[in-house]
Amino acid sequence: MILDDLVAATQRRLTTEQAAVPLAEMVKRADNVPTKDPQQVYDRFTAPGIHLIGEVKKASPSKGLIAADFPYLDIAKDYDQNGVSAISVLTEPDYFKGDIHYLQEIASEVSVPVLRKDFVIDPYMLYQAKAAGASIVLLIVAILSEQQLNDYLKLAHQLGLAAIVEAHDEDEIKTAIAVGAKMIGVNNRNLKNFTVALDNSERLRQLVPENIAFIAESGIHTRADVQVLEANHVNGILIGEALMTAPDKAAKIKELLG
Ligand SMILES: O=C(O)c1ccccc1NCC(=O)[C@H](O)[C@H](O)COP(=O)(O)O
Repeated sequence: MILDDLVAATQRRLTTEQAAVPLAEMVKRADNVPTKDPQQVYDRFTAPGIHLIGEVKKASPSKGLIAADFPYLDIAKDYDQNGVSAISVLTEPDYFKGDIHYLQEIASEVSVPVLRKDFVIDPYMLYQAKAAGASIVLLIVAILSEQQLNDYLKLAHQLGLAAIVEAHDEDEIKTAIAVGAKMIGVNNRNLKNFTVALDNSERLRQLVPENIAFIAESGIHTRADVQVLEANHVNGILIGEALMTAPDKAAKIKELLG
């Protein structure tokens, strides 16, 4: 499955990165960045209404190259000035053509919280996220043990980072709730065949208590898609491709939010 390849590539990347900047140095860099309050992010997403996370995404395993022209900072500023509640930045280089430096630049220039969208498999990546200025990280249930999820969620909170705990099915939702997730993302993309089905979010919404922010991820393209999710009391929507391919991003955000 693609997740196995992504984890293997992340492991190789980590080995190189830790050789260049050892953990102790990365911890120091993270310590030098002011610690935020993750509760502010959670409150932002449980506030009434539906909240859009705009994603800065150059490429993906399912679509290949999405944006040949990729002025990532301008794209993020455009999102920031036009009503998104957070910005997701892909930092995975091998399959998404992302870069942690994109996140660093974006976080220093926008007013909304920035999500490090990557395949976190080691605490080092949480220190890296904080050092780069992220406010949110993604923890994927499918690639972590329950113990790791517990530990990484605690560490994220200690570092002032909110976490979206990502689940794909009922069992993963139960695990996310058991480890104390305050924000759960449901990915509508089937990672075996890349098909997307919004009804994954509709179905799994019922299993998540209202005090936990529920984020629907992937395959959201139109106002009609968003209306279905609103009707199901979804708190947040994570949108990449539909925004990245929209020639007028401000108009697309307006259209999606209605
Ligand atoms: O986007 C992919 O092809 C993909 C493949 C394997 C693992 C994760 C993948 N995407 C990460 C995401 O969660 C999406 O970038 C995000 O939900 C936005 O999705 P979309 O609006 O469909 O671009």
